[in-house]
Amino acid sequence: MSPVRALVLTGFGLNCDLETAYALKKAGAEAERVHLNTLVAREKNLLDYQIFVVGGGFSWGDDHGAGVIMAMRLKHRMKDDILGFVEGGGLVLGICNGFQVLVNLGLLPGFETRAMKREVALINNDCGGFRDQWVHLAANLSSPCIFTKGIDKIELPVRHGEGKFFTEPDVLARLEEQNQVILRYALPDGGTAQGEFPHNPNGSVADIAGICDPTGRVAGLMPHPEAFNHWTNHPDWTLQREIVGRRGGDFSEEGDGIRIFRNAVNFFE
Ligand SMILES: NC(=O)CC[C@H](N)C(=O)O
Repeated sequence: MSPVRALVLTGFGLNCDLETAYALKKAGAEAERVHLNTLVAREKNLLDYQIFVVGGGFSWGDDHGAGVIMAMRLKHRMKDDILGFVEGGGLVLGICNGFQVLVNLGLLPGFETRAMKREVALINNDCGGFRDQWVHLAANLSSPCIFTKGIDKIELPVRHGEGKFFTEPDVLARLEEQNQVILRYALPDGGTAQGEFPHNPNGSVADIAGICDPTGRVAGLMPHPEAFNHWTNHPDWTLQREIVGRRGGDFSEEGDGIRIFRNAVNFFE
């Protein structure tokens, strides 16, 4: 069977593409890093891939708001390609800056994909500055999300200045109703963070760390699954080894973040 092909976007300040491609390869995909200009020039065709990832970073230096200019570039130069990709059954994942891009692009929450309307925002963290820390996340097993399938909880790092998820109550109600909230910031014991800092690192409403579209094939999250690509990435790895007495401890040896990418690859196999 031919390998699942993933396109990882690069350029203009995105800076997690190498790690993201590595995580996808570890999950079994054939991952290619492609510059935005190459895509816009149609030297590579998005429709030749099955997974499209917009990863983390500081595209255009977060000027005009994180992810805004990248979203405008994609919308005005690639709109038909992106809509064709989504409607053709492709998977789209936005991680951190990529999540900010998908939100500005209106692909998320994607109540009506073609409208490309912005319904939610990722705004400045309530704490007033950039946060770089690991978080506990509770996943929604009832969500249609392909990427988080079978995951009930996971620990991942966050690093962002504009990660506060915000939306109006009617949109929030719709997201909850359709099980489009995929990840929430949680306490170490698994309970919801209820807005409490630093468990909820940015003040996100309803502790939301990630959402998907109604189909579950487009998803975005602020934490970085590609950065948990080996058990020693976790800050407690030496402690885990001592307590649990084996490599990896409570975590999978390959790094729990890989599960999110493997779910995407398995979707096509
Ligand atoms: N790690 C990231 O992708 C950061 C996203 C964005 N630059 C922010 O600070 O909010």
